[in-house]
Amino acid sequence: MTIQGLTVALSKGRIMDQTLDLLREAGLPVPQDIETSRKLILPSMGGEIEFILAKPVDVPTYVEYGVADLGVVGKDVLVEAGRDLYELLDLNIGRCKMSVAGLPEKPAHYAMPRVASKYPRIATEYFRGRGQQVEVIFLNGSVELAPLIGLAERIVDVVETGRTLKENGLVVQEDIMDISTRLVANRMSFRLKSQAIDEFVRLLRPVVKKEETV
Ligand SMILES: Nc1ncnc2c1ncn2[C@@H]1O[C@H](COP(=O)(O)OP(=O)(O)OP(=O)(O)O)[C@@H](O)[C@H]1O
Ligand SMILES: O=P(O)(O)OC[C@H]1O[C@H](OP(=O)(O)OP(=O)(O)O)[C@H](O)[C@@H]1O
Repeated sequence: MTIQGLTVALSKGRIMDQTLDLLREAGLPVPQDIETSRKLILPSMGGEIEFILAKPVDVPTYVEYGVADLGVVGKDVLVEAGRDLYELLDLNIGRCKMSVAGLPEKPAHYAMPRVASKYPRIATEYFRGRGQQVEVIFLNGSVELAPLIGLAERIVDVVETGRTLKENGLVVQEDIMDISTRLVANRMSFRLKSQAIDEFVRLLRPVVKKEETV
């Protein structure tokens, strides 16, 4: 079996190093200069496959449109994107939680409470599911600022160590879901390149660590 002909979109940033460790441990032909190069498309060492280095939030888009057969991306990004992809493997890295947080003291009761988040779809669905009407305000980052400066009473964001919340005087109020990094596939590629994708997964599966904790 061979992995020939696959294009794999990797998330740049926080999960990149651990992703490359896993791929290398699996014996996949990761280009040697992938960490240092400024190239965004890198052929594997033997030229069998191609890696695309993308912003995490764009990975589901590349995979849904089929310009990448496979993608490596956080569950948070996947759920928020709501794209039509196959989820093949939980890589068990980049573990954190999606949580609701706010100031410890009970905020004043507003007619329409405000929630700031980089994940507006997840936040909207969560509060809708609980029958709570809220106004969700989209922010691109530093979401913890919102309750401190009176933009919103609560936030929905990822929490890993809890340090950012703690240092800003915020506390977790509810956990929404566990997050980890996933391997996803384009639906058409999954059928047309099934042998190569099966082989990719077969190599990767045994090196996925089970014992990591948040
Ligand atoms: N403490 C954490 N904060 C954010 N994401 C985390 C954390 N721990 C693990 N992750 C996971 O890592 C993924 C990538 O995080 P990273 O910060 O690189 O991306 P990003 O938030 O899209 O960054 P940027 O907007 O700067 O490109 C997240 O989608 C999430 O699944
Ligand atoms: O629980 P912790 O270990 O403190 O990690 C959680 C923090 O990390 C992420 O921020 P990031 O550094 O990606 O910056 P951002 O706020 O600009 O997204 C996330 O948005 C939280 O702020």
